[in-house]
Amino acid sequence: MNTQYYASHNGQQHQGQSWSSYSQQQPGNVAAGGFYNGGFGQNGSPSNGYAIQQSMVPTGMGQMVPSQQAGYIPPYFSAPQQFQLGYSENFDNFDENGSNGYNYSDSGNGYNNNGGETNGWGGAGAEYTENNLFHRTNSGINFDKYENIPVEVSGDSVPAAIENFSDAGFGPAVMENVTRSGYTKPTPVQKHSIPTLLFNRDLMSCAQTGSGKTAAFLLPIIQHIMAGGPDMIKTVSSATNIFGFKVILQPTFNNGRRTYYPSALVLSPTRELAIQIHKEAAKFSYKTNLQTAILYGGRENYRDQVNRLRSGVHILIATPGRLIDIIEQGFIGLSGCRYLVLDEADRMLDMGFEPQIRKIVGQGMPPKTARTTAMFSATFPKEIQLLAKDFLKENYVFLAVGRVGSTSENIEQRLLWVNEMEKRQNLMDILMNEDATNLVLVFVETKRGANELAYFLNRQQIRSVSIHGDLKQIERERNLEMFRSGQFPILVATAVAARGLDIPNVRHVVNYDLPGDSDEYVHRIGRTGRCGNLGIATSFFNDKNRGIGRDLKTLIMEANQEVPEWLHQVAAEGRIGGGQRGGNRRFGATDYRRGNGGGSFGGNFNSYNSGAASAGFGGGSGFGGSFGGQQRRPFTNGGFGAHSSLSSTSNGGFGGPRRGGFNNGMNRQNGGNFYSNGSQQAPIDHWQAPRA
Ligand SMILES: Nc1ncnc2c1ncn2[C@@H]1O[C@H](COP(=O)(O)OP(=O)(O)OP(=O)(O)O)[C@@H](O)[C@H]1O
Repeated sequence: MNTQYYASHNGQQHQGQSWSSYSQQQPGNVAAGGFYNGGFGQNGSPSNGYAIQQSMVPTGMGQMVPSQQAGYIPPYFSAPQQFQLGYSENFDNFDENGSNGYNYSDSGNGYNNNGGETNGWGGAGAEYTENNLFHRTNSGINFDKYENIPVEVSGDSVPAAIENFSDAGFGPAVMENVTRSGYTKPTPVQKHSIPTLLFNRDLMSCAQTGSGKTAAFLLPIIQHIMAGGPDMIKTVSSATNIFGFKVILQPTFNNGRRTYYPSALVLSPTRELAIQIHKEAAKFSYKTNLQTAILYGGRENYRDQVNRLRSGVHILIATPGRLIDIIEQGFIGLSGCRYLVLDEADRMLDMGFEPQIRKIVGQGMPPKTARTTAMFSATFPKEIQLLAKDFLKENYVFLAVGRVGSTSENIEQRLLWVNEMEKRQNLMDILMNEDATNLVLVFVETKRGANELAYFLNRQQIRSVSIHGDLKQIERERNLEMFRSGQFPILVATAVAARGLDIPNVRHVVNYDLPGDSDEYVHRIGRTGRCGNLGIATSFFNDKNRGIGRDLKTLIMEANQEVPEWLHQVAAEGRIGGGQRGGNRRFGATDYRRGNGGGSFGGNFNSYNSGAASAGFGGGSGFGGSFGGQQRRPFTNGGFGAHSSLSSTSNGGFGGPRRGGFNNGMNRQNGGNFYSNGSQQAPIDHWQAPRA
């Protein structure tokens, strides 16, 4: 068998190189585990070997850490280790049922996206180069409009927001990496989250998709670890963390196994998102001695990931199942973990993951009083917020940029009534009209559906790949990378790709099958219209989707977009709070501490839409609707209890003083939501009015 190396090549330029020629590379030149993008031209042969060449030279190895840590070199960084993992696996029957597009490369040019950059899969062992870490900034024309989104912050003594990255007090290395990333100005979620975490306050942070949440937690954590210097590695006998809790960070030997103690743990619900966060962590810690590692599921990469730990780990990014496994194997200990981040936190705490999160937190991690815990998502239903407080210190800061669970106005939402039998044709019509350079992400409900649709598209000469949970991990990563590179511009995905993925050229998301849940919808369409760029989301709606109709109408109106006539009808027929999970508790899910309403939708969207008012978003209780009819801009007056009390004539409604939540808020039924008086509600510590 002709062994071929999928690996990132150490910074050399190999534009357009074919797979077979790349296979001539000597292993010694190859750096760890990424995916060299000159390949795949030889596609499709089941006998293609797969081998990962490991070279354990951690990023920044041997470089001094910047000023705060002058003179400090963590002991386990002292010498680069070189070894070869020797892992190899056959791609037998790679294309399980002919639908993944892997065999489809009609050009023979192979998988080669952009002239020599190593876009690697980024999984464990990936060796990033400056080129592939720091792309041009991809912020779009609406980036500055983020400033206009209203911000709600609540909690005691909330640290003041920063205006510029330079206000954060980052050390020079972190600051340089911010600059290298092309970030000139923090987004609102960054302005508030960064100082909050720098002050070691626990945080529940909610901001729209694509608005920069990843940097909002990574930058302060990296800064903390950099600034912590030698204290960050003292052993349990001598070190206490800032909360007075004993910590351990140096590797120890247990039963012949070396156990590593990360300072920070970031948990992600999906493997691909973990890979992405890991790459971001490598980016922001570039040219420092800070070590990042990743643990995520998939049989193929187990050894690779464990071996990678040998270079030490300050920040560990992981999916829960694999992390538990590795903890049980004794390779990771959490007693030194002072920073815990749940990205996509509402997903991490829903029924699927919650037991695993509890297990992880219970595995020797410092108690919540002795660590900083942060949760980030674009959606945060009230019951999940209630659950979340088990993991957060009582005085955590709650941040909402825009209404929790709202969609970005950068996404043009289109809803088409399409019967099941007509979906393929409608999709074809959309794709035919799409610019060839645009990437299109198509969501379907089932794994089989993903395979079948990708197969169908390929038969129609539309190059597409799929991603779903039945693929091998290596196939998932490869397909995603082929999509990202533009080689296969259509990705047919199940929910596995719904959250977090940041792929710059995705201009169109198609909900071929709508989800049953509006939060899922918000995340899915959020794969486009990111970072101030514009995007389109088209959803096929038919009788099967009636349950989500009302929620969709709300979301579309809230984004100031046109609602199809038939949707008004569907929404009027639909029960309040449609959707599979029942109870429309996500609308109005602001900081639940500020209200205890019933959570159903109580808003008067007619007036909201009419521009008579905007206000709105009642406490823990549901979308409060429009009151007092002032301006069109949400929150400007009525939002979150400010002004406009009692002026609502109908549904929902609240109001109350600008500070203090909804104490005096009007309560009306219709949506079934009552705002209790605010006696036990936390005050709003500072309210930031939107800028004109
Ligand atoms: N301050 C900034 N300036 C320019 N670009 C930024 C800035 N902050 C983040 N970005 C870019 O914006 C994009 C989206 O960021 P990110 O993936 O962190 O969004 P998110 O809020 O986590 O989205 P999601 O809710 O989908 O997970 C990324 O490409 C990131 O590099």
